[in-house]
Amino acid sequence: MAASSGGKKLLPEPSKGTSAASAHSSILRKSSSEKPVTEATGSGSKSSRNEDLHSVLVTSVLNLERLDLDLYSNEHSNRCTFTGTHHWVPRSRMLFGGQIVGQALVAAAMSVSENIYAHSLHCYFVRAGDPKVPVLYQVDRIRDGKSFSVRSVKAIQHGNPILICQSSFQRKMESPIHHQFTMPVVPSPNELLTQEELIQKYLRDPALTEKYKVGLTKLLAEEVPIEIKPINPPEYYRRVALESKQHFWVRARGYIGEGNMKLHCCVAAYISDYSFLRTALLPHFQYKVKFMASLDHSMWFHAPFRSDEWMLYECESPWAGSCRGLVQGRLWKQDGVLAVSCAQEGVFYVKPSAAESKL
Ligand SMILES: CCCC(=O)SCCNC(=O)CCNC(=O)[C@H](O)C(C)(C)COP(=O)(O)OP(=O)(O)OC[C@H]1O[C@@H](n2cnc3c(N)ncnc32)[C@H](O)[C@@H]1OP(=O)(O)O
Repeated sequence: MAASSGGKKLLPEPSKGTSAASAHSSILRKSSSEKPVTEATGSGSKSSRNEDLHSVLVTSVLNLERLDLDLYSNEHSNRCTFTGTHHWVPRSRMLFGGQIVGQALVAAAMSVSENIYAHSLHCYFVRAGDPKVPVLYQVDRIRDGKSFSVRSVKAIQHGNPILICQSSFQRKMESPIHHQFTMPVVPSPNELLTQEELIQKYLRDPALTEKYKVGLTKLLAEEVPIEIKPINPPEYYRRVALESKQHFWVRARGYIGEGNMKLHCCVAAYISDYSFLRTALLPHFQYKVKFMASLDHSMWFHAPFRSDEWMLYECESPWAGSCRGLVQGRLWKQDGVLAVSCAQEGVFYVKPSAAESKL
C-alpha cells in the first residue's frame, strides 16, 4: 500500500526525469484494507505472530493520502479507523514527534525510486502539532545524484510548518570499510515483562498510593502502537537519581512483514521518539517538569532490520544544561547488528526543587 486516495492504491510519484516504470515501487506493500492490530500479537519471533493482524502503524498511522504531486495529507491516517479517535497523542497534547517524523519520511520516500534506501534524516520540530487537525506534507526534491538523493519535507498545519525534515537516500553499495560497536549484553526479550505486564504487577502492590495508581492506570490505557520490554526498570516509587541511561526492547505492535526497508525505516522513526527524551531526566528526579518537548531528531540507518521484531534500544544522555538535554540512541538487532543510530535534543522547563524554593 502506498499513499491512498479514495481507497485506490497510489504508486509513489515517478521521480522527475525518471521513467514512471522504475518508480513503480510501493513503499508500503501491505494493503490499507487489512485489519489493523489493536493489541500485542504473539510473544516472540515473527513465526508466532498472527500474520493477519497487521500493525496499525502500517494500515493507518503511516498511510498518507496523496493530494497532488509531492503533496500528502494524514487526514485519513491520523484516525484509528476502528475507534474514530486520533492515534496515540502524548499527555502533552502535542502531536507525537515520532508520528510526524515517520509520516514525513513516508512522504519523502514516495518521491524516490525503488532501488535507493533511506540512510539518514535530520528534523527540527518548529511548532507543536495540533492533534485536532490533519497535517499536510510537502516534498521538495532537492537533488537526485548518481548514488544519493536528497529530499526536504515540510509538515504543515494552519498554514505554518510544524516540522522541517531533510532526508537522504542512497543506492545499495558495498565497501571493505566496515565496523561497529559491540551490542550491550542484556537479558533477552523472552526473559522480560512487557511494560503493560510491569504496570499490572505494580497495580497489584497493596502499598501502591492512589496517586501512582491513577498515573499507572492512565499509562496502561494509552493505545501506544509499540511494544516495550524495559530492562532493569526502576521501581515506580523509587525517587532516586539514576544514571542518564536506559535500555529497553522495542518493536511495532502487530505484524509488518518483510515489506521493504523504506517502510521499516518509517516505523523505526515513529518508534525511536518514544520514551527517548526522558533519558535526560533520569538523574533529576527531584524536579517537576512544567514543559518538555523535542527540538530536533536525527537518525542514521546502517543495516536492514525489521521494526516488527524485537530490537534493543540503548539510550543515553551525555549532557543537559541551559534548559536543554541531549539524548543519543542505538537500535540493535537481536543478532548484534547495529541497525539504527538516533540523536535528539529537547527543551525542559522545570519547577525549582523543594530545597531550592526555600533559598
Ligand atoms: C517528550 C515528548 C516528545 C515529543 O513528541 S514533543 C513533540 C515534538 N516536539 C514539538 O512539538 C516541539 C515543537 N516546537 C515548539 O513547540 C517550539 O519551537 C518551542 C520548542 C516551544 C520553542 O518555542 P518558543 O516560542 O521559543 O517557546 P518557549 O520555549 O519560550 O516557551 C515554550 C513554553 O514554555 C513556557 N516557558 C518558557 N520559558 C519557561 C521557563 N523558564 N519556565 C517555565 N516555562 C517556560 C512558555 O510559557 C511556553 O508555554 P506556553 O506555550 O506559553 O504555554
